[in-house]
Amino acid sequence: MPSSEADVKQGKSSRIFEVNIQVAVRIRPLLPKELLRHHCECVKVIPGSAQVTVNPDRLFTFDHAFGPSASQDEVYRACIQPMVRSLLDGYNATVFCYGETGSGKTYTISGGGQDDEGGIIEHVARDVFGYLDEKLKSNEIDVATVHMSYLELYMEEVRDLLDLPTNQKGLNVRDDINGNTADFSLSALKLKDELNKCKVIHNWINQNSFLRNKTIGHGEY
Ligand SMILES: Nc1ncnc2c1ncn2[C@@H]1O[C@H](COP(=O)(O)OP(=O)(O)OP(=O)(O)O)[C@@H](O)[C@H]1O
Repeated sequence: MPSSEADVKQGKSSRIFEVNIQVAVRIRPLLPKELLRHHCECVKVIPGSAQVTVNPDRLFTFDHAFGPSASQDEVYRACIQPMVRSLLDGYNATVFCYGETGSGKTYTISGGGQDDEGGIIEHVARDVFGYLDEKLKSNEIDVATVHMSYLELYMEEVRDLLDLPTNQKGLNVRDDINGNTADFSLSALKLKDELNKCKVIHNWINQNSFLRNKTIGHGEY
């Protein structure tokens, strides 16, 4: 979609081009302990734009810029939801959070506790099953199979966050005979562990009521 001159002035210039990669910045609010120590914000979003100022003489432009009051829902709808729609049309999509420790990556991806509206993962799960429901109801598709894995790469070690009893153990990334990276979630875990994982997914679905009565794999929950 071509951008107007006003968009360009407001820092939305990257939207002139149709790009497959978008970069968003999110500024988290100061934490109570930071307020107690009289820390102050050094990064600010220019209202109505996708630009931020740092200290305050340096200006940076992104595809999206969210200030401390942005909700999880706002971030999801602007940055992630369009990707989920393309995902169900058969395209690949990747979302990753990058930032120094304490900058809000876990909060954005996984959510921030009981009172929070949920992070990207919860929103994606909700929408994936919602869209699949629509497609099933309109007979666009007969059956839907959803596979899911939840891995963490930390300090060069891969952990399977759905395999809770053994998630301290590092998984190995393996190459097949042609040098392709194998599906390590299948090759590194024994069948017993796979079954264990199914139980964990089952418990997780039961704890997340919005997922109940949805078809996961070939099982009905
Ligand atoms: N947008 C936000 N609104 C309110 N609190 C937030 C927000 N983002 C982060 N926080 C809070 O800031 C703290 C640090 O965030 P978080 O743990 O997500 O950082 P992180 O980048 O994942 O850190 P690490 O790399 O050390 O794991 C947490 O207490 C979190 O609840």
